[in-house]
Amino acid sequence: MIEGLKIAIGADHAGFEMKNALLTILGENVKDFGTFSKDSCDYTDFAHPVASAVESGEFDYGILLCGSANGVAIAANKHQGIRAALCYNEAVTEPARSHTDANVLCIPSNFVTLEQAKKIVEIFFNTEFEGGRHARRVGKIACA
Ligand SMILES: O=C(CO)[C@H](O)[C@H](O)[C@H](O)COP(=O)(O)O
Repeated sequence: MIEGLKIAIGADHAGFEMKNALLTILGENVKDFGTFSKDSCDYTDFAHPVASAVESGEFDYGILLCGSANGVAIAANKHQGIRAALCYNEAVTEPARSHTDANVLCIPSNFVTLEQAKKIVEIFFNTEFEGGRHARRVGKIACA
């Protein structure tokens, strides 16, 4: 399912190692927006470029990581057309895609294992948006 998709990924220092580990399973059409070291940094500096890359249509989906994933999700959701979902287990990830058509996956690196994160990524990219009543609701998300 990931094949053929253009994915933008980014993380702060808390998500740096998990981001790098996930890159190994994401294939070739992934652009790493950083961070590129474990040095302390600001999640906004990675969340906004990744969200912009999806917002512009240059990339199909984004993946963002920080310690809790709250910061990256809040920042990404400031962008028009971005539906960033905080996914902390497999059960909550499926409806993030099937019900809310999330286009940015936010993973809390301090609260999930790498194995859980890999499963979350797998579910996110293998779940289709169901449309129907969910499309009506997604259509009502934008407030401007
Ligand atoms: O979770 C985060 C923001 O939602 C960040 O990744 C940081 O982990 C968190 O803000 C703590 O920052 P610190 O500088 O690592 O103490």
